[in-house]
Amino acid sequence: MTLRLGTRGSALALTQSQMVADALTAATGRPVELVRIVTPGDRSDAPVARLGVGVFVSALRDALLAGEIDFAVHSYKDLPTGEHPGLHIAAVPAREDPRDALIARDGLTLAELPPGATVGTGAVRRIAQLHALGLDLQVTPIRGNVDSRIARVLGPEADLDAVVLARAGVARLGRSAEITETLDPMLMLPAPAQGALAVECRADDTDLIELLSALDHAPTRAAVLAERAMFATLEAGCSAPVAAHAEIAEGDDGDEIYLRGAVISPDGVRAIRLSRTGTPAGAAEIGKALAIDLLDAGADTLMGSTE
Ligand SMILES: NCc1[nH]cc(CCC(=O)O)c1CC(=O)O
Repeated sequence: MTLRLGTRGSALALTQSQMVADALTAATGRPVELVRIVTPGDRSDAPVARLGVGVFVSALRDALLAGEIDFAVHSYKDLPTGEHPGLHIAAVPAREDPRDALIARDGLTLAELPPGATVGTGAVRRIAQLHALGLDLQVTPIRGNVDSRIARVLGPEADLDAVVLARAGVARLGRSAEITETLDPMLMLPAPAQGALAVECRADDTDLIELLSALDHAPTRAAVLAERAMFATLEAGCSAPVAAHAEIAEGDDGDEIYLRGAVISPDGVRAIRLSRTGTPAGAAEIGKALAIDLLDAGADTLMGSTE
């Protein structure tokens, strides 16, 4: 029987969903059809910060719970932290490059942008880290899909010197050649789970969970678990921008996880950066412990604790 994969209608969502559909068919022989779901986030022009991260996700989850679709593919970083009752993340496929990317006019890098250059991004995490560089950049809030953001720099009506985007989204849309600098995590630590996908289905759909597990990539799952555990623990105690990046490397005694985290004041003037290592099996505990380290170091004072 053909499986129904629910997807948003954006070019990025369609591309990601088609990639997962093709991988599933290749691994299991099961045909997959894409079912388009319109989310309130697609209909609104309001800033994502006001709509909340869940807007792109809840319409897909409603369709899943209503049985209109069998599974959904989300950009993992857009998922709210915490388990959703009745649903299960059955696979976390191998992650794309999690770093952020700069697309600037005339092939410029961050260091080559002149003082006062306009750089577009909507994410508080990127805004804070751009300010932290001390380059006198004019950070301009933007939103919209990946193509329209790139058009703000390279399109016929370009009005910005540069934009910062997730490299993964640009790559999936086949536009990596337009990236003028991939930002080192030393300058721009990525968002928790950036570049990763979550393949979700109903928690009681055991046959499908078994089928989808063919797409799971254990190192990516562990890295994302660590990053999001850190994020979830910080959310409770601190409302300042948060960044996280975990890497899995082969050590002498098996695999090691190396998690870096940062909390930055929105104006970029103060930042706390810390890291922890451990085994992938302890990913969630490492994330939680790093969040507590960050809070102990004063993360909550970077913006004031949540009201
Ligand atoms: N916030 C929107 C969003 N959600 C997922 C991606 C693509 C990258 C990814 O899968 O992490 C993007 C675009 C961006 O941040 O530039």
